[in-house]
Amino acid sequence: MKGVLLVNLGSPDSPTAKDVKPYLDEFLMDERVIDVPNWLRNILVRGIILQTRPKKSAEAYAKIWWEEGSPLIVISERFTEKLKEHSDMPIALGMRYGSMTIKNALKELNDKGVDEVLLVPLYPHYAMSSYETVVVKVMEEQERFFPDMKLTTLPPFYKNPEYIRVLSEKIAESLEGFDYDHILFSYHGIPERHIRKSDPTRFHCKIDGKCCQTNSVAHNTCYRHQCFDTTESVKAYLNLPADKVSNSFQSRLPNDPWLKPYTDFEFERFPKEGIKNLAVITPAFVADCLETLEEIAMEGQHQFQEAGGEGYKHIPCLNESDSWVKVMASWIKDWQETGALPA
Ligand SMILES: C=CC1=C(C)c2cc3[nH]c(cc4nc(cc5[nH]c(cc1n2)c(C)c5CCC(=O)O)C(CCC(=O)O)=C4C)c(C)c3C=C
Ligand SMILES: [Fe+2]
Repeated sequence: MKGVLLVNLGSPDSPTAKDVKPYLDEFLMDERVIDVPNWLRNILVRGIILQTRPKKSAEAYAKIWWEEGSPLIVISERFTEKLKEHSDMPIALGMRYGSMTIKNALKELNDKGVDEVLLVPLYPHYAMSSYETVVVKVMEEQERFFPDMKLTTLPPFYKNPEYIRVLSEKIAESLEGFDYDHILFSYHGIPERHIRKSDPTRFHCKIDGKCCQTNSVAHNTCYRHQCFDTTESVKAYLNLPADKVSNSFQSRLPNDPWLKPYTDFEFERFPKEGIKNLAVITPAFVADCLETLEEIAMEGQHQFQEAGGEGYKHIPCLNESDSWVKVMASWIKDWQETGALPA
């Protein structure tokens, strides 16, 4: 029987340093997130980052935590429940990090007699620290615990016309009545090194002005290209003026160069350039989470207005909106009936 496994990033069990620490440990000890030799990752993560970050992160989580739990988890659960209403296949939800494990989600499917799984990483874009680590982890768990299961993976859907349509409609609906000067597409950042590492040609990605616009097989695994492509597709769909739209990258750690421009620098710069009313969309995330609700909706507004900005609007993620659920339902139905995956 066919079934579906949805996977998102995961959250700590509670917004306390005690629960944030093991979550961050699992997250940052992932070799696809902090991609240095194991001994060095141990020193960086356990010797340095985990000494102070859990407390700081827990304070941030406490600001956005809901009565039912972490927004990322709650929204992903609501999305899963709604998706089940559109499908007769078993559907399970797992998280890459934290206590809602991938192994348990695979077991749930296995117990229902599923032997053919469509893995849906809940990320529109390919990055080794998001999409790839989910795929690798699911394959490891499947091979180890459920060797007879067959796995198929949904490709990154960053330019799928139906995804672009629902994202664009969400933006248009959220912008109604807001007289914006500019729309910032703020994507989660990654170290520039990850872009080079994910380039199978080993020479295409130069992280300059042109490589992302020059056709290449490297784009199949290039996060930067895929983010820019999403923005261009939305811009075309909504017919947005080119000079009112730009990209940036948020949530960097203070190591290495990360993808630029940095979102927080843009919040400082925009008011000085005459941008007083700003809308911010975060399309790297399909569900609102710490990085959208705290960093963009709260801190971002504060930084922008401190720098002289006035009107500010964070556009929510697709979350469990009916239109997005319907798009996902149509993708999994196509796979169920014909084996086809969305282009
Ligand atoms: C778009 C998907 C994501 C990519 C790519 C990504 C890369 C990445 N992240 C970190 C470090 C942290 N990210 C944190 C939170 C977080 N990251 C994503 C998504 C991507 N990360 C989400 C959805 C969330 C929120 C989770 C939630 O519970 O709401 C955190 C934890 C919070 C904090 O302390 O800031 C860290 C740390 C790195 C290093 C990285 C790429 C190398
Ligand atoms: Fe992250």
